Amino acid sequence: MSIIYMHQVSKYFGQEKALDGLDVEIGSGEIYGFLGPSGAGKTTTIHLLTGQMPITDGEAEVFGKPALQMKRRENLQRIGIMTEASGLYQRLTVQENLALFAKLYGVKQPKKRIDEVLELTGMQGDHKKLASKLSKGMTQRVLFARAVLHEPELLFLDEPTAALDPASSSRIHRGLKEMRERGTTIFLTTHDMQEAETLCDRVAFLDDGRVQLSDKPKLLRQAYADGTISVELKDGSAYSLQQTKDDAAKLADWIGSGRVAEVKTNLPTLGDIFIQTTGRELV
Ligand SMILES: Nc1ncnc2c1ncn2[C@@H]1O[C@H](COP(=O)(O)OP(=O)(O)OP(=O)(O)O)[C@@H](O)[C@H]1O
Repeated sequence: MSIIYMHQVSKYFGQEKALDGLDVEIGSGEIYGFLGPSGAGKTTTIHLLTGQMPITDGEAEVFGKPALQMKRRENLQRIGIMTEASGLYQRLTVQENLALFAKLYGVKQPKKRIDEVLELTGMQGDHKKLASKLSKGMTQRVLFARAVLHEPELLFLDEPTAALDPASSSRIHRGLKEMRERGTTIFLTTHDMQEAETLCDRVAFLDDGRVQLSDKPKLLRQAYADGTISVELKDGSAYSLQQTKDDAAKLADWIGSGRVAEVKTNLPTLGDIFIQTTGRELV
């Protein structure tokens, strides 16, 4: 059974169409990356799937139930959400914020679990800090800790690493991979192509309110490869070769004379593929 199923979903805000026939299907234990330029409808999709607003048309189901039911308490328990709108209680400390949430969600052994998520996000040393005194990146880490505190089956993350330094990002990535191992399904939006390539099992390109392309990052990159290869010679010079007879002969000659240091197939980045398929930059 699909954990998330969207078929021909449209969403209007007044006269403005934000989503236009969106099709998305996500299986259990997948990390699914939703990529698209600003205003493409990524956050709106999360809002629809978490029952925070109704769809205008089509079908949207989560755990086999209409997405709008996700706001019910028994369903909310099963999902974790981190969006820009998620806020912390500014007058409480990090620890108090997490404890409050743990209580709300009936987390068993809250102290132990809070310690785990503090460690996961590298916030152990800062648990006594007031939320109002946190940096942007720290706030983001606490919001992440809070989203995963009750060990949800399904996690929605809106640009989870946007304000983070590389070390914190890779810590979060490790955490997400561990969660996937335990069967958690993860729906995330990102502008970070590296994140999409290394973390996501599948990515979808959103543009004009619908999915334009969706597949495993590696398969997309291979499918859109232009057939050129990069060759580095031992003297440090580098060349890009086409699939032509002349270039093949040149390469054979270099290999024959022992001059080749490295040969690599040139693969486009996901950003390149996005531009190629939509004519737009992915920013
Ligand atoms: N509550 C709302 N009322 C009116 N219009 C909205 C509302 N929420 C979103 N929109 C519009 O819907 C479109 C999609 O917005 P959305 O926030 O989903 O984009 P996004 O892909 O998440 O962008 P970003 O990467 O900048 O966060 C935009 O044109 C936006 O102005």
